[in-house]
Amino acid sequence: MSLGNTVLALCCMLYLLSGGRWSIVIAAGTLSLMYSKNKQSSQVISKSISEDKAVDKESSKPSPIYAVDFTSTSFTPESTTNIPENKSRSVKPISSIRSRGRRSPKIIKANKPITNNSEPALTRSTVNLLDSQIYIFYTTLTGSSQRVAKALYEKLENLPNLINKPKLLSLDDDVDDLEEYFLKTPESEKNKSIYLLVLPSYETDSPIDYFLEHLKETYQDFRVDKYPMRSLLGFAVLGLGDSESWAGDKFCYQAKLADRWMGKLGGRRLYPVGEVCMKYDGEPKTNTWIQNFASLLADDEPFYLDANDEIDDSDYENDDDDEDSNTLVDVEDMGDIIKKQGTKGLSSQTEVKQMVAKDSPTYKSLTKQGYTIVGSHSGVKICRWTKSALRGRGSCYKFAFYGIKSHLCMETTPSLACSNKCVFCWRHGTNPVAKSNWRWELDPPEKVMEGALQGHYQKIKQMRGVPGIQMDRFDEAFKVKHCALSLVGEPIFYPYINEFVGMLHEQQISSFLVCNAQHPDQLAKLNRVTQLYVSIDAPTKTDLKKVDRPLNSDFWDRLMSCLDILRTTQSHQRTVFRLTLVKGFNMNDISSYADMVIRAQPSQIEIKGATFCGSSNSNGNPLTMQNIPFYEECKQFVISLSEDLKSRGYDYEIAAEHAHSCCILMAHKRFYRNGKWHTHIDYPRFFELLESGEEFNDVDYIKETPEWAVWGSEEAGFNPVDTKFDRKAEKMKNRLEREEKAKRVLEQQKVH
Ligand SMILES: Cc1cc2nc3c(=O)[nH]c(=O)nc-3n(C[C@H](O)[C@H](O)[C@H](O)COP(=O)(O)O)c2cc1C
Ligand code: SF4
Repeated sequence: MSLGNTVLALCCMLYLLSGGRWSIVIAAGTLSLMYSKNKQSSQVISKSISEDKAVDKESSKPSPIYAVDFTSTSFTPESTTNIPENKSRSVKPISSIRSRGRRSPKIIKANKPITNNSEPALTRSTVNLLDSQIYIFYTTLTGSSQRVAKALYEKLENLPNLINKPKLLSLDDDVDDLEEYFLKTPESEKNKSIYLLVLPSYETDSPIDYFLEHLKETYQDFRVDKYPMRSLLGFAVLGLGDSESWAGDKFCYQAKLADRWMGKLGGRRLYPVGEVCMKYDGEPKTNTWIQNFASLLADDEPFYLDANDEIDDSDYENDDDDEDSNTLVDVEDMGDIIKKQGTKGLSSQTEVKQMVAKDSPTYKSLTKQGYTIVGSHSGVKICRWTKSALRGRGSCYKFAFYGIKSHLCMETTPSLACSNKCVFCWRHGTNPVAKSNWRWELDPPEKVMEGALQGHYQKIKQMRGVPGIQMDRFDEAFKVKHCALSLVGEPIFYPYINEFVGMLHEQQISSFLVCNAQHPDQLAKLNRVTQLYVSIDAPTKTDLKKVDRPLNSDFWDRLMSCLDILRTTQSHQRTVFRLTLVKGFNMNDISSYADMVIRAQPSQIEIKGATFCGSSNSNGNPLTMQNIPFYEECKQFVISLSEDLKSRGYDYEIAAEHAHSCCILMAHKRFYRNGKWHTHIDYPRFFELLESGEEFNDVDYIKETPEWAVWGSEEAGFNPVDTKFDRKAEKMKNRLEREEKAKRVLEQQKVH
């Protein structure tokens, strides 16, 4: 029976078993299971944001059909689906399933690939291994896997008869989308590619967890080919670990898992997984593995290719599995099945880890940068502006634009993990990542709040000996008034973000929350904050992929959903677009930025030139100083954006600037009252409105912008009280004045 016939037969069987209540709809990449149930007991299982109107064909009226759109990126459940627990039920043999009268929602799992079930045999591969295209993938936290991967690359590169030069790719920095290689495989080299993976193991959370999760999800995702690695010529994994500290099962456990998942995904294992203790055996042993693998490629001896081997791997499957892969499975059994699949022999992968454990390289790296790690997933840091303000010098642009004194502001994040790997973020390589699911231990909001304040105050205390600290500001700093939920990571990812923000407000601390526009569901559910930012890092899909390197393949749809949410569900908030300009990455195509403004209609737009945060070599960050725009270039950008919007009838104008931070603020004209800009915030009024329980919007708690911060003012955002202390600011101010004078002279010369 062909695959198509098999699916058809299963559909018919499903239909009959369900008493005619089930239908399966496959359309434009959306697979929906539809189940029409007794009207009285109708409960909406879920709903796609597009509100696919399922219409009962017979009556032509909307029918009580529940569409489960598994591709939706912006699905917000109206109620939680309760999958009844049935612990006694395990996956039954197909015969017993067929004889059962009552059926509930079904899921069709993918069939095994059609194999000839032949005995394993000595097989010569159809392609000469030396004709293959070899990809060497690695991931590293402390550098040894990168070194070993390079040694492997150099060895293979110099093999005399290898036709194609191998490709060396870091999974963290060179592979933006894992699906490109580990769901699809390189099309032009179909059946010719060999994947070699050099992987360390980390008991603590690391990007390897994310990679393994991707392999596992691919295997469990019934929408996609379950065996995509079949189209490779083969694969092999070289694992690095430490057998002294992580003996037994834990030794090289993630390399072993990767080897298993690659096999389960249909890949042919060309060589046994290497398990090297870097403490005792080190590079001599990795070199032996490399040498042996190179010999295998060169002598082209036939080797065992057992098509059934990886799938029926008895170490990892028990007998039930043979049955379940070809049977219909109750939805209520799915939880058990997934749990079972997730833990079988792969138990260490599913254990819940801490996001940033104390002994992890990420912890070391963050603390070295001055972060205090709060609990296991939050962080707090005082920025240089807080120090500057404590010394009676300037505050950051937030003082110029919104009236926030830097020494009263705490910068924190309740989630150091994020779903992007932005080029201007220094963290990739060691940063905890996840697409959209929280997969770590979770700290309660009280603990995050207490820890963040404690960490912040401790850092302030440490400033007491610094020359120039002003006593009154030092005292004031022990009563935080503002909280910037930005720093690094993605605050909205934290499942208790609303509770956390509520706690801030209870203590009369204002909340500025910055999110990366990748989590529409969480954004839609966010409660009131003082100012809600969405980062807009590029104007087009291609550019966004280049700049943010998002983990979610539907990143653009997610961003678009977030824009719609700002205009609709969250339109009562004071919303701000944050643009970080990176030369050569995202400064063209101004009219596409204008399109986005029109789509979201934010209250204000904050445009900031990127700042340089380290060399490209140390952290995989590809930015150099050439990518950092001058203030003049940022000004030109903003002027063009404002002209574009005005030409289309949208009332946004340039309101304020802070030249020192290379930062400019545009605002909707409703913030211009009585001939003056009102971009500042009346914080006591905000809390008054919040406590009143009344509805209010972005212009109900505004305050006048000071003259020195207004766009085009002589001070260009330098507070005259502070600038006299700030030599750098003073220098910048003088430079701007000189530039301005030179411009005037040139203009006069033109006139004459
Ligand atoms: C926090 C931490 C956790 C580790 N966990 C394991 C482990 O579970 N199993 C293991 O075999 N090795 C473990 N190791 C050892 C590393 O895998 C080993 O040092 C490896 O060479 C590091 O590779 P890298 O330099 O490419 O990051 C751990 C090391 C650290 C620092
Ligand atoms: S969204 Fe923020 S934390 Fe995440 S990668 Fe980008 S800059 Fe870094």
